[in-house]
Amino acid sequence: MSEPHPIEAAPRGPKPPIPLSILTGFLGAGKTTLLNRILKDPAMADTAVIINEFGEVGIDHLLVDKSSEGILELSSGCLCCTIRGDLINTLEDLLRRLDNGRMERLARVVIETTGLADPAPILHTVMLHPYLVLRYRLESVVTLVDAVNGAATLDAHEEAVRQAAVADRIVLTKTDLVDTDSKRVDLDALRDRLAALNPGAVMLDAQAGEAVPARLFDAGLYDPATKIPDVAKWLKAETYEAHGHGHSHGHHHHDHGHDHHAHDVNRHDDRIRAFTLSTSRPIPASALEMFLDLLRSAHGPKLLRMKGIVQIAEDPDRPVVLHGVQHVFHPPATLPAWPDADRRTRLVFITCDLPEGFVRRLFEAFTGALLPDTPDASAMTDNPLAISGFSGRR
Ligand SMILES: Nc1nc2c(ncn2[C@@H]2O[C@H](COP(=O)(O)OP(=O)(O)OP(=O)(O)O)[C@@H](O)[C@H]2O)c(=O)[nH]1
Repeated sequence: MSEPHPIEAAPRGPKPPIPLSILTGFLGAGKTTLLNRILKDPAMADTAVIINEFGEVGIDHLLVDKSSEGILELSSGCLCCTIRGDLINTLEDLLRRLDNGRMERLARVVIETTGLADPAPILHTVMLHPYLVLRYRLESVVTLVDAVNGAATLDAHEEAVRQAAVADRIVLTKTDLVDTDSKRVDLDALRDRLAALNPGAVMLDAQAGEAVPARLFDAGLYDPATKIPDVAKWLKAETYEAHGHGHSHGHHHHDHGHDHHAHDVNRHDDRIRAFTLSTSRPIPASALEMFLDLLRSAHGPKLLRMKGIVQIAEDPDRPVVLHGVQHVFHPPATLPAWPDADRRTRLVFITCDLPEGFVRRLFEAFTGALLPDTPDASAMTDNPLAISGFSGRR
């Protein structure tokens, strides 16, 4: 097997490590949006993107543009807990492909984490794995912070604080939605807070066109020593846990037969639930609009994240993509066609203190699959707070 090749031209020394970046940011901060944009940049050629999703049914891969070949989806589950092994396998597999010539070039790897990911274990994985550290070089942690929801998110979610604290680059998104003096004052306060949390990070404004590859990446070797002291502490805690102490995996399971999401309740709040609603029945635009209005107006703050792809009864060939982040619903986008053969409506929810059963019953009431004990849709929409305007397509 090992015949010598004395005239082999290529030097066999160690290959230069492949730069690796982590793209993080709380639920709905705009990670996928930013990725879609920068992947079109020639500077991102030969980039492999590893996408991780929180929720039972992966839909992010449907929403990320297919323009790039190198998109790899990790199985459902949260990167920071249950599927760290998957991440290692995926990174190793990339190296194998490169080494045996199935992949010609790999200029960079970007890992997009779920919005709820605690970045420490992910950093730990890529910084301390004995083999991966030889072949990959952690280059930058890019954290997106939503200019509208950012402050409330930092108040309520420790993961968001950690994401901001470990960043090399903090990218403010949605500054276009900051359109009043009082919102501008809030945004200034958010910038100050982020600067205090992470004085070393460069702050970029996505809407000002600052979030370009050259400014997002190439941050040099990641150095936890430049971060506030807590960061080093978190990373140390990971080392401890990785050796089998104090890391109990209490998994909660959902009640409808799926077990795709097994999650560590110690790492994330047990009040948080991720679930998917799906139906093959096309949904009338007005019913969808009422369902969303009711959910948002009555439960907005509990709705950490909603995203989905919907088959509208009036236009079943063109799916509508929805994004909600707390009380903010972004204008829905209509795709020219379904990304694949699966034309079911799929809505992924991440909620805090909002039980799956409640949202499910509401959805079923509006989409026609009425349960015996569910009030009908008209009774539920008799809500003076309802805000209309989901589609403008009625
Ligand atoms: N107005 C505005 N909307 C934005 C901006 N960035 C993202 N959005 C919208 O915010 C919503 C969520 O964006 P995504 O890119 O899906 O967010 P994400 O961080 O990938 O979400 P998760 O994967 O759920 O954590 C979408 O409707 C985007 O169109 C921005 O700078 N301005």
